[in-house]
Amino acid sequence: MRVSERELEREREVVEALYARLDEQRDEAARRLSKVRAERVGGNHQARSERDAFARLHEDRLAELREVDARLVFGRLLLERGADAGGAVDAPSAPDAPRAAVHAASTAGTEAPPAASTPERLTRPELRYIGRIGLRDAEQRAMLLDWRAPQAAAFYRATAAEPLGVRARRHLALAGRELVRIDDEVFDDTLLGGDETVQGEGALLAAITARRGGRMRDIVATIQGEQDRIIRSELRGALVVQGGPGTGKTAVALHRAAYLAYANRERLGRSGILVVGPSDAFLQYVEAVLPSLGETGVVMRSLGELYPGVDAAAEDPPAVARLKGSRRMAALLARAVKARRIVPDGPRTIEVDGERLTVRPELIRTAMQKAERRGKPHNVARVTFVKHALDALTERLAAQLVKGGATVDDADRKVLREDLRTAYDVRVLLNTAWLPLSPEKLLGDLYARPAWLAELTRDWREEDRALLARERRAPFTVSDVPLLDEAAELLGEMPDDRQAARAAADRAQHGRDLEHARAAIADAGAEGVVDAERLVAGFAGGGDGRTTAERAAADRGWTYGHIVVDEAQELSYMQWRLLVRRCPLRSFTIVGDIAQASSAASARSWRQALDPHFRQWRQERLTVNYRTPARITRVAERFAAAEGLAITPTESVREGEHPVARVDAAGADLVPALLALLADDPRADAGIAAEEAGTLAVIAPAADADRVAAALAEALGTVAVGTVAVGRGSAGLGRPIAVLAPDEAKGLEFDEVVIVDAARILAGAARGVSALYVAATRATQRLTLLGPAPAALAEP
Ligand SMILES: Nc1ncnc2c1ncn2[C@@H]1O[C@H](COP(=O)(O)OP(=O)(O)OP(=O)(O)O)[C@@H](O)[C@H]1O
Repeated sequence: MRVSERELEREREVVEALYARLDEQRDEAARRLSKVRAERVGGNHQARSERDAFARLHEDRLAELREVDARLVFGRLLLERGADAGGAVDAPSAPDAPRAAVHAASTAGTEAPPAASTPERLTRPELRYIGRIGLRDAEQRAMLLDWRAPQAAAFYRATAAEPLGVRARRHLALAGRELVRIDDEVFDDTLLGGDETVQGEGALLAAITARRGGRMRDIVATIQGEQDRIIRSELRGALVVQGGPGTGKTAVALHRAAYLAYANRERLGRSGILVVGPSDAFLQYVEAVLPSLGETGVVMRSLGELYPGVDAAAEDPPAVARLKGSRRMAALLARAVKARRIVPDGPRTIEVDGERLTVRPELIRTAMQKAERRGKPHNVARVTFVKHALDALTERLAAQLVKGGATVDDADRKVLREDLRTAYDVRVLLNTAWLPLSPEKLLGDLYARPAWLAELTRDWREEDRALLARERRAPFTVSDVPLLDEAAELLGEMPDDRQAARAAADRAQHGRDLEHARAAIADAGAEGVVDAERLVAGFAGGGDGRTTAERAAADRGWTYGHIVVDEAQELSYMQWRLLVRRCPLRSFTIVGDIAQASSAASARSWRQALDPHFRQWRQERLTVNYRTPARITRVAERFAAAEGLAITPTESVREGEHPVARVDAAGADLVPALLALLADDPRADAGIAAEEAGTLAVIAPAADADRVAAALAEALGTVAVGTVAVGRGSAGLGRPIAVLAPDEAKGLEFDEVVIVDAARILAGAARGVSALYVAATRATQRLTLLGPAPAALAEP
């Protein structure tokens, strides 16, 4: 049954009214911004800083309102009167959702123009429109409900079996600001036949068959019930989401981050949320999702970026990565730090102002023991060591002088102590015993001084030690990042580490700023309009203009309120250790698929990965595959079974049109065969955009990917004016054709995938079966195997 024109027309009026309201809110924010900018605040620094803070706030608000423009509204519920889900449309109350309050308050008490009249539909209690943000009309009546509000959950969860008070659910499909299609699902039979009972083409199917453009899109309009339950699961504790490829784990993880930020704004606004992904390419792929959901304050980092100051992209060879990721390294680092505290092997003679003094090892040992007793990190405990050593040396020197006939009173002792403190010999003595160390220096020494490493690792095999050998100046790798962090934890701040000191001072200042901001907001009568956290972000003085997210990202000692880990199956023991330090409360969302683990240091089960770090965790499963057509899924799962890889089978939502294709070629013929395959592909045309042509990934063995990309680029003559058709690695995202190694394809998806030399991928990688399984499950439409491929990887 097709939707009637009349019905479409009525909904168009609603959509128009909602956009009109959005525009009003934007104008309002712009007006407030220019008003604040024009304010004369005199020379008072505090006042200026507050004015700047308010200005930034309005700028942010404007930016946010712009981000939600596309598909502002996407759903409508028709509710039973008086049903639970059908209560008055409302957003959660402040302070947990100040953004809703911003809408409410932004028109109050200002000279905003009269709002466009609200269509009657928007005020009917049995109708509830759902969108990216909440909106209210000028009379404070709810017009649009934020998808994260509790009352919106029924939109995602109602089923025919369990309608939750919903009589019908409607999806509104917009192109730009125009309503183009309506899809209805009716749960109440009595509605059938009426004007509002039309069944349309499934919004979900439309979303999942849509062409991909190289960037992940949000799924806010079509979140499924099982996904919604995970998204809204409580903040506390560690939640593991296990699911096969394409089941929406990444999508769910990102929507959960947006939901948690909304539902716990007060708490998480202060501490922040960290989203961790496997690589830069992956983060680039997903980076647009959170802003499109109205969330700009989440910190996103790859595993190579979790130690401030180091941006590691290079991976170690598998054996090295496995060793560096292992528990053994934590113990080694602890031993290395301890080994840098050295009691002299015999008496040392030092000279202080012409006086020679013999220092016995016991004096140093005793000072060391006293300093170590409190269990402080190396650099911090060193201060105590130096204090005790100087006290003891002063006593020894005084005793020697008295013995020589001098008298030494308290004032003299002070002078002696100062002489000792500044004496060159003493500095050498104490530094040799206990040197302040940076994490970079410690790790660099371990790698570059084989003799020292051998001393520390007597129970290791020689070949393991050899794996760590590295030139001192070689850049740090992704697997070094958690080791640097571990070392930083053991060492503590360097005495002259200004950055760390500033970060600590900053944290303290932040607390004071928050108090100040609350007072400023109360003074300005802006309670509910502005939240203190955002205002602090704008303080030019103590807050230095950085948001919580920026501040957190730069501070190694920052602890987040929640951490979302995607592709979590890849993490090593040492990487988990680092993450738990960043969130000691252990509030985590951990999504991944153990069967897809292909990094050398990854675990074989969630228990193995998590039990050492989490006392308890809860697990959810996702089983419906929204990406891969069943024809491809069956092939990939058959292959996994043949290779003995334990996978979580998925149920594809569609059968797919294209069989998995095979093209014969081998050796030197592989690249020419690939060129022939792509010769007629519209995507090979330089000048066409990915959004127009759709995307294709060529997944080749890691060792061949560069060569294949170069050959393709040359043959297609793609460095043309305008768009370049082919890109290698992350540079390929957003281009019509991307050439990737299997590892780089992790978490991504493309309309079409061509796997080059699958047999070599299987044989070559550390976990070749997983690598090939990942590669085979990236396509949304079509999969082609070019060259040698295992027999099981084909339709029976
Ligand atoms: N409810 C939904 N509505 C529309 N599209 C969806 C839905 N859930 C998932 N998808 C789409 O399915 C595809 C796969 O999702 P996603 O990348 O999150 O899966 P994944 O489980 O992380 O996969 P992998 O393990 O292979 O990385 C994406 O295009 C995503 O937008």
